[in-house]
Amino acid sequence: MASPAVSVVCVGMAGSGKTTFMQRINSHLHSKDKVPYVLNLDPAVHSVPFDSNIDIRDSINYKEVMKQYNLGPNGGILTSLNLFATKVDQIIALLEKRTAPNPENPAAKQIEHILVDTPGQIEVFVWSASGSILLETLASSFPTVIAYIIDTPRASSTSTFMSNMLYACSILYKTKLPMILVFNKTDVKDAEFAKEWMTDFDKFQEALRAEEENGAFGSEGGVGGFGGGSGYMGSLLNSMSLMLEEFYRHLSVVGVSSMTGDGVDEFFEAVETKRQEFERDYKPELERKRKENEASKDSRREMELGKLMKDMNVSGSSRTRNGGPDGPETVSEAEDEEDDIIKRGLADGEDDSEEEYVGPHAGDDGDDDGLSQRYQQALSGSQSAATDQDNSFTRYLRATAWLSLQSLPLVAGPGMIVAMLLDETRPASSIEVYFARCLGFGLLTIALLTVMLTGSIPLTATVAEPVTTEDSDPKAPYALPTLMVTSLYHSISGFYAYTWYATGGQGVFAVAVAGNSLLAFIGLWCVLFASSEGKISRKTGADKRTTGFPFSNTEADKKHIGKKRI
Ligand SMILES: Nc1nc2c(ncn2[C@@H]2O[C@H](COP(=O)(O)OP(=O)(O)OP(=O)(O)O)[C@@H](O)[C@H]2O)c(=O)[nH]1
Repeated sequence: MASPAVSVVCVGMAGSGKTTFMQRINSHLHSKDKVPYVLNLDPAVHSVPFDSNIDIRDSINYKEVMKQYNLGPNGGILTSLNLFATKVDQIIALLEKRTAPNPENPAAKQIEHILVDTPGQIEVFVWSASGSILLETLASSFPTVIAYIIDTPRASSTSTFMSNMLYACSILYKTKLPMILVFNKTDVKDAEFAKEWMTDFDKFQEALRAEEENGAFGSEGGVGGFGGGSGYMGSLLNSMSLMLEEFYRHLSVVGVSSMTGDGVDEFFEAVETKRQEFERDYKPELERKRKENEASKDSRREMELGKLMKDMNVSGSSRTRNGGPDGPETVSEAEDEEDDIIKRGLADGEDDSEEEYVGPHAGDDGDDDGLSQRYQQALSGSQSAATDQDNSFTRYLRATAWLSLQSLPLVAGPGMIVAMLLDETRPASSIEVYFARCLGFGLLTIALLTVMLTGSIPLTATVAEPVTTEDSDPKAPYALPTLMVTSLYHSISGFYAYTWYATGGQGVFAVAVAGNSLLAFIGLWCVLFASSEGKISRKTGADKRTTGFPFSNTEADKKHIGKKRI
């Protein structure tokens, strides 16, 4: 059996080159015909230079979250991640589905790699509850490897190198996942020095001494340091490097240039080594976690919510900022906001679409209660998502039942129907009976087609899943059009019945108006809010009630996405 896809989570300090590295390994895998599955978890990134299959920005508008809850830039990223983490089960289900072998086409290439880009603010991901939830859940389903990206030119002095190593050590300790140290930008500075320092303590001491002698201690590349290497700092660095020896032993180290592509092959060799290590050393723990998760889904959700809320309380301090809670922090942000206000003013009311990103209760106050409610809703929403889709059969059945109800008296007792509609008392003529029965058969046929075309009734044994309106569903092309056409049919029928009622005043037409209008409204409501497209993001499974037609706001989102550098 083919091994499951390995997920590579790229973390690193701001500017270390995570995104460029992601782009490089993504294109490398494409060139090897091993198309990866890509996730972008950075809500504040302006644009990503690669196609991502799941993008946090598709479901969360980071700027809107900041505004809604009066948060600063980091609080905004954290809250966006927290909101996204509430959908983790759906994301993992989607990943499992996409990376599993296709039983109908066993020859099809299986996805071998899941690549994950994380926010530039490393601490927001690594130290937040949502980061842990996302990582833990990912690791409980797939072999997961952390790629810690280091800006090599910036790590060339002993002190910056040591700071980076300590940070990497803390991440390893926090995530408890296999780690690869990726010394990036080797086209600017070769990473050999770092490998030497990690394997040979004497070499590190030598470099430390050289920096002390040159008065370059604490500088990058040995230039312009502050000359404080002697005494306390020097001996501290010495003992730290000794202490880290054990840590170094558990790491794979590769030098890479994301610009030129050097070292990418070695990186994937390291990924394979770490994947095996994961399977060997982490698998038992993984199995235990998976069982635990299944057994305690509800209590786990409670715990996760608690963690998320605690996170928010801690980050609450970022809520009051210069110039009031909504005040911009940088010139570019101020310009952006001004831009937004102008656009909103012009579009007055048209931009309702943005509310989608902060949930169905966007009108809630931007306080902790509102946020707690939002998390609760998001959590329960993700639990009930499958049922919403499963309900499609019932939706269509209602329309079918109504049509059948109308057709039965027309077929079974056409004489009675005609007599009810006649002003005079006489038996129905044969032509009237003929047309009444024709109409009855016509309605029955439409009723049957309505159900068949939605795909709600499995016609072959291979259709094991309930119908959805997802693109991947072979029945999808029929579901929405069928719903639209039947809604239109009920609207027209309702209107026609109304004209009869208005002119003749017969009660039976009033019933027809009510029945048809009700079904037309149900149909319209389903088209707008209840289709998979309108409610659940196809990529993330996130709640997107107003992104479907006619509220589609993909473009508005693109315009209002926050800047990467905050
Ligand atoms: N010379 C060189 N420059 C690189 C390399 N990788 C990235 N860079 C540059 O480093 C800068 C930062 O790269 P990004 O990929 O945006 O870094 P990041 O870690 O995603 O940044 P944040 O998301 O803001 O944390 C850009 O100017 C890149 O062009 C490399 O291998 N060589």
